[in-house]
Amino acid sequence: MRSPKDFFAPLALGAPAPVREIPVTPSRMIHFFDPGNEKMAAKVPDIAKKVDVLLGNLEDAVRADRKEAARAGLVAIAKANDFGKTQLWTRVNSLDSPWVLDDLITLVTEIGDKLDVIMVPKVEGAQDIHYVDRLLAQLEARAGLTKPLLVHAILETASGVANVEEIAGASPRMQGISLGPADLAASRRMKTTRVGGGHPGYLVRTDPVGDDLTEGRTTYQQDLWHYTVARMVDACAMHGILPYYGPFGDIRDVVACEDQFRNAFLLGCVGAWSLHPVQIDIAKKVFSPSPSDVAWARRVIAEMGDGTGAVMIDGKMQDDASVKQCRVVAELADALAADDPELAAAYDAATKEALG
Ligand SMILES: CC(C)(COP(=O)(O)OP(=O)(O)OC[C@H]1O[C@@H](n2cnc3c(N)ncnc32)[C@H](O)[C@@H]1OP(=O)(O)O)[C@@H](O)C(=O)NCCC(=O)NCCSC(=O)C[C@](C)(O)C(=O)O
Ligand SMILES: [Mg+2]
Repeated sequence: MRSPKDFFAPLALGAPAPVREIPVTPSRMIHFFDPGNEKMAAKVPDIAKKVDVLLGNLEDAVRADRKEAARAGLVAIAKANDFGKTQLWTRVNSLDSPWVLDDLITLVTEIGDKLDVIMVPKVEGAQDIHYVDRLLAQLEARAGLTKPLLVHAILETASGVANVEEIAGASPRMQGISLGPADLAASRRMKTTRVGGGHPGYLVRTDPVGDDLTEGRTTYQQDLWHYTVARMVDACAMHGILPYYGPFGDIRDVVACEDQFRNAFLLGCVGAWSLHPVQIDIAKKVFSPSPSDVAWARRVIAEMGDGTGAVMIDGKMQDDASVKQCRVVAELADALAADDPELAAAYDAATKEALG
């Protein structure tokens, strides 16, 4: 482990100084596209206008014989476009693959100044982040970059989950972590074949009323991902980085997608992945707090004055802790509203009504 005193020192001569705080900009949806797929790539300039993050994916879902095309496509797209406030991320191939070294060398050298975050799949422990950390510093120095690239890990192996706290704190570059439910299910030998989401067989059942074990027993489906998401959220919060739910593979089931995203939002995640254009608005809706929740939060903050003591609002006790909960919601709303006049108007209208 590096000495805490050296933690914020660059890992190569001439590399930019690591950030002390992760920039918290809206990242409600990380929109995945295959930069080597011409149809998808053609849609990117338009999609960029409505997403917080665009991610050029080079790893799984890109065929082995299309890896070079995807890499070259991303370089071309990044050079040809200015996406304004929309961040540009990439997911490189896994560290044990034959492509990752060329992914990193090419992307940092060619478009390192356009990329914000590099997503690293199948991270097993801090050692994987340390490898990427040093290599990025060397490449940044050689490319003359002035802003350090940030790193995002996908939590998709059993050992990654076991080591999630050390992964979250492995480098000042660590920006966040996403759940990767498909690889994680395989790694753990779970028996779901779905990409994220629930499973009807994972349930609890009410007790029998009489002798008949089959009658009148309600079942409730449980969330397969609750434990992992909750652990990931704690690890991220502990290290000042951001947690994300990952992909929801049943593109057609927009209802269950919204539910899965909302569970993650309520547990502390800041965003999710959109794999298809239809999932963009779902993520936007879910990861922007509702106007009524924002109005309530602002009202509690207003009525709590200096934030200490206890008051009753509409029959509910508020105190020093609940005002902090309300600040989380209100601060997120302010950050999102700053770039979105429609959302700002909806929040202000609801607040006006709530405050009378
Ligand atoms: C699901 C698929 C195959 C359906 O693709 P489709 O063409 O069958 O769908 P469609 O409804 O017919 O598409 C309509 C139009 O939208 C376009 N389109 C469609 N999707 C996109 C997109 N994302 N961005 C931009 N444009 C898109 C598509 O090209 C088409 O264009 P057209 O009207 O001109 O013909 C397709 O949407 C797709 O490939 N999406 C990305 C998949 C992906 O990135 N997967 C990897 C992330 S999940 C993962 O890796 C797991 C994880 C974390 O690692 C772990 O849990 O382990
Ligand atoms: Mg995966």
